[in-house]
Amino acid sequence: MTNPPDQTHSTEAQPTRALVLHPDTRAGDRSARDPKYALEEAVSLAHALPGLEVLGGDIVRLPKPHPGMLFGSGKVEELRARIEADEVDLILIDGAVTPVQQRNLERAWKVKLLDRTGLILEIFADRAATREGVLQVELAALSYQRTRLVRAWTHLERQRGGLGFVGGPGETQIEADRRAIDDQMIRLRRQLAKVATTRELHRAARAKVPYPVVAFAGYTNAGKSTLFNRLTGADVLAKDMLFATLDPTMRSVRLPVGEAGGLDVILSDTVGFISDLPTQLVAAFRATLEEVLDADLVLHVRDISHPESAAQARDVETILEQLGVSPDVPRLEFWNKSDALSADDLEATTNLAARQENVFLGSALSGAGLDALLAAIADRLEGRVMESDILLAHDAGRARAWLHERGLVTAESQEEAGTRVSVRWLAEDAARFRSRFPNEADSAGIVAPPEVD
Ligand SMILES: Nc1nc2c(ncn2[C@@H]2O[C@H](COP(=O)(O)OP(=O)(O)OP(=O)(O)O)[C@@H](O)[C@H]2O)c(=O)[nH]1
Ligand SMILES: [Mg+2]
Repeated sequence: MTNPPDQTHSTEAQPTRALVLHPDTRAGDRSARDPKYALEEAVSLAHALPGLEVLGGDIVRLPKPHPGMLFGSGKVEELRARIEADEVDLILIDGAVTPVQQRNLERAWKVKLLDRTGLILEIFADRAATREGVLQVELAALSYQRTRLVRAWTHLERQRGGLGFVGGPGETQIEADRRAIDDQMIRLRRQLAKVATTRELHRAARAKVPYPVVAFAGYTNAGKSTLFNRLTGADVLAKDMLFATLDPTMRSVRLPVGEAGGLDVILSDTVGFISDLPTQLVAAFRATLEEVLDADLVLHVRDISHPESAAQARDVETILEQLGVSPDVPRLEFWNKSDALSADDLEATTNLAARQENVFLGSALSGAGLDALLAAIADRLEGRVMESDILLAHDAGRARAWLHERGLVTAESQEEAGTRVSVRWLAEDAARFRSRFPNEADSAGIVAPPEVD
């Protein structure tokens, strides 16, 4: 007898049937987030992982976690019946689960179980594209794993043909002792240090050209990549999917400034933030987020149409603060997705935004509000970087050399009266030039940055 057709195709992996549980631990804390949206976010996170069939999600009241099983015995039994009936393979718990709780629940329910950190690590592992990103996730996964007996990923890894951010199949993971993990962490750190040096070199090279960097920051799914693509004409993955972007992407654009031309800036699209970002990942992604630390301006992109927009913004502010972004760095907020607001909300939000100097409302999708945003970015950066046209006398060789040595010259042409030099420089450079070569500066008349309308 021949095999039935579905068996001949058995190499095709069946999707893993997953159920999401959000433990509601609020115990009367009214300031906490609405568990409805927390569950929604957790389900979105589950959808962000390939190979899963997300069956749905439930809020489970949990005023006080039980040390052994997390949930009380009645709840465990109730969920067991449900898990069996729905043939669930994987339980995703939107919260912290201790290694003991994980093991007990996996036994009781005969499923794999991932907690929030494990899930986010899985997503990051799936998204990491650059060498540095991959190494960072591996390191974060190891430090998470080091604290627990991990077997939850086995199933997922096999099913996806070994995404393998820890290398090797699950069984060896269980056997791997701490020492092996430590050794591997040391190796990874060494490799990372090398990669980081390369990045540092790139950054130094970039710093020579005084292009200011505008870093996008914001909650995941706020629309950062959509805005980035719209402004740069790039094609960065923008998806209704949490953590669509993991590795920072940069591109230069020329912002229109007044009539006189432009201001070149580098836009940097970064990884989205999320509430309760696992500590391992905060540490791991520090390096990636250093782009935000180095930025001349931080653009906080918010999904203003999201019901929890304010809470998301607080999370982002907290993470920026934890990262050590200086409060001196100019900050703008772009309230994105204005097109998704109802007419009433749009009016109220427009008024609210108009009252705040650093807030701009618009839509990356429709393009609304982007001109005002760009003008504001140019305005805030203008004091920092400007273009000037200097006419140097023929005998001003030293002044000319000074400008060239610093890589400030963008164009040069000979004229009867001297050499006309176009420079792009910081206000500090201009001041230094002025004090060093007062005659040149005077005779040339350094052009002040043009006004923005
Ligand atoms: N209605 C509406 N949707 C938008 C707008 N901007 C972005 N979106 C949608 O929001 C979703 C997320 O957009 P992304 O640009 O991927 O968001 P992101 O901030 O880069 O997300 P991460 O990379 O996960 O941090 C996509 O489905 C976009 O189409 C907008 O102005 N209006
Ligand atoms: Mg993105």
